[in-house]
Amino acid sequence: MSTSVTGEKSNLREAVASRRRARSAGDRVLAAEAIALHAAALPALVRARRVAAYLSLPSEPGTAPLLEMLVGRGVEVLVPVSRPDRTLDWAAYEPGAVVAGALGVPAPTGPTLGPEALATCDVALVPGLAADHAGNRLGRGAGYYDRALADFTGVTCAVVFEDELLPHVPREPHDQPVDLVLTPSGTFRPEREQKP
Ligand SMILES: Nc1nc2c(c(=O)[nH]1)N(C=O)[C@@H](CNc1ccc(C(=O)N[C@@H](CCC(=O)O)C(=O)O)cc1)CN2
Ligand SMILES: Nc1ncnc2c1ncn2[C@@H]1O[C@H](COP(=O)(O)OP(=O)(O)OP(=O)(O)O)[C@@H](O)[C@H]1O
Repeated sequence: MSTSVTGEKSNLREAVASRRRARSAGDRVLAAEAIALHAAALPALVRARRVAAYLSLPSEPGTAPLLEMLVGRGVEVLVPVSRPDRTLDWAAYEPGAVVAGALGVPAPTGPTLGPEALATCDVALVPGLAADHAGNRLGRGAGYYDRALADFTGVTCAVVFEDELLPHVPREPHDQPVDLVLTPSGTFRPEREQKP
C-alpha cells in the first residue's frame, strides 16, 4: 500500500465532504430527482430484474426517488447491511421498513440474505465520494464495497454529485472500478473495457 495514495485519498475525502456539507436542501432534492430521471433511462437498469442499491445518508446524492422508480417498475431492490468484519450483508428493500442503523446509515428491518445475495443482482448501485473518467471510485475508506465488488460480475454504477466526477481519482490495486457513473447531470460511461 502506498502511503502517498492513501494520503491523497483522505485529502480528497475531506474536500468532498466539505463541499457536500455546503449544499442547500433545495439542491439536494433536485439532485435526487435528476438522478432518478437519468437512472430511469439507463439501459442496464431498464433490463434489470434485481438491483443492489443503498439507502442514502443525508450528505449523499439522495436515492429515495431512484428506489421508488425501481420498486414502481417491479424491480427487486436489495440494500446493504454493514457487518462488523467490514463485509456487506443484504436485505430486500421494503418502502417504510427502514430504521437508523450502524454508522449513521439507514438500515432495512427485514431478514438478511447473506453477502452472497449480491451475486444475484444484475446491477449494483454504489455510493461514492468521487469517481473519475476511468471508472475509479473513491469510497468512505472502509473497503466495504471494494471487498463486496471484487467478484461481482454484474454492471456496477457509482452515484455521485456532478462536481465529484473528476479527471483523476487516486487508485490502489484493490480498488474496484465501476462501469458507469450516475450524476444529476447524466450518466457517464468510463473509458474501460465494458462487460458484455
Ligand atoms: N448510504 C450508504 N450506505 C452504505 C455505505 C455508504 O457509503 N453510504 N457504505 C459504504 O461503505 C457502507 C457503510 N459504511 C460506512 C462507512 C463509514 C460511514 C461514515 O463515515 N459515516 C459518517 C457520516 C458520513 C456523512 O454523513 O457524510 C459518520 O458516521 O459520521 C458510513 C457508512 C454500507 N452502506
Ligand atoms: N478485497 C479486499 N480484501 C481485503 N481488504 C480490502 C479489499 N479491498 C479493500 N480492502 C481494504 O480496505 C481498506 C479501505 O480501502 P479504500 O480506502 O480503497 O476504501 P474505499 O474504496 O474508499 O471504501 P469502500 O470500498 O467501502 O467504498 C484498505 O485498507 C484496503 O486494504
